[in-house]
Parts: sequence; C-alpha cells; structure tokens
Amino acid sequence: MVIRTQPLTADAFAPYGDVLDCAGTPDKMINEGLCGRFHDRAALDFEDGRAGVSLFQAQPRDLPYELTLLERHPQGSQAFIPMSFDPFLVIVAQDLGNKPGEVAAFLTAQGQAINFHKGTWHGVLTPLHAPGLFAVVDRIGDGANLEEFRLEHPVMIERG
Ligand SMILES: NC(=O)N[C@@H](O)C(=O)O
Ligand code: NI
Repeated sequence: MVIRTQPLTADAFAPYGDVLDCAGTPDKMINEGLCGRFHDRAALDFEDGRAGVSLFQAQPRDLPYELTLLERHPQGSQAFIPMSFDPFLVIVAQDLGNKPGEVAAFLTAQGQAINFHKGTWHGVLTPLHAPGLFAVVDRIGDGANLEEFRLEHPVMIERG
C-alpha cells in the first residue's frame, strides 16, 4: 500500500493530537511586549505518572519511507518539539480497538510541533533532516506505557 504525505494542519490532525505553532495572534504579549505567548496549546495527559522532558537525537529517514511499526502510549500523551527548523514526518493511524486502522502521514511546516493524545497510534519520531534533535514531553512512570503493532504489510509513505 502507498500513501502520500499531507501538510500538517490543526484540523486534519485534530483526531490524533494537537499542532503547536505560532500562527496568528499570540494569546498574550509578555516580557514588556517583546514576546508573544501562544499559551497552553497541548492537551497533556499523564495517567499515574508525571510529565518528563527528554531530548531525542534521531537518525534522519528518507522519503519514500517504509512503515512497518506503529505504537501507542495508553497512559500518556507525547509531544515532539523540534530543536531545528526542519520539517519532519508525522505518522498516525485510526484506532480499531486493539489494532491500528487507516494510516495518515503529515509533513510539518517549519516551526510546527505536535502532541499525540494519549493512546494515539503513531510512528516513532521520524526526522527527515540531520541533526534530528527534538525535545519530547511524555509520561514518566511505572507500567507498560508502550504498545507496539507490527504491520502485516508495510505501508510506503511518499511525498505528497
Ligand atoms: N519510545 C520512545 O521513547 N519514543 C517513541 O515513543 C516514539 O514515539 O518515538
Ligand atoms: Ni511514541
């Protein structure tokens, strides 16, 4: 199966999570009017745990990208916040209860970050450019907060 990437928008991504960016007017101007605050833009959720901030240095991938693995975090949300200005690949899938359904792939615009809602099926962090450096905000806690699903048939993701 082949799918094509689509541009990341808040509406298109809404079933899966939040898009964080500085589009439009800031929610508030702070720091003596020298900084726009786009306030509280991600639905963070950490069941029986706490929020953690980690840094990921991930190997860049290429398009077309062969997707063979999806995962989800049943106890917590997970935010990918790039520390570069490069677009990255965001892969999600519908939930069919105990397995993922239809896959969707998004290309971020410069300056966009994402937050997967708790339980959203997703591909692992997938940079397309070096250095692949991201801040990740996700759940720190006990328990199995990682469920993986190996696809029976790989999905090829091509640039839209
Ligand atoms: N496992 C881990 O820390 N990262 C994955 O959850 C991922 O989505 O990249
Ligand atoms: Ni994850």
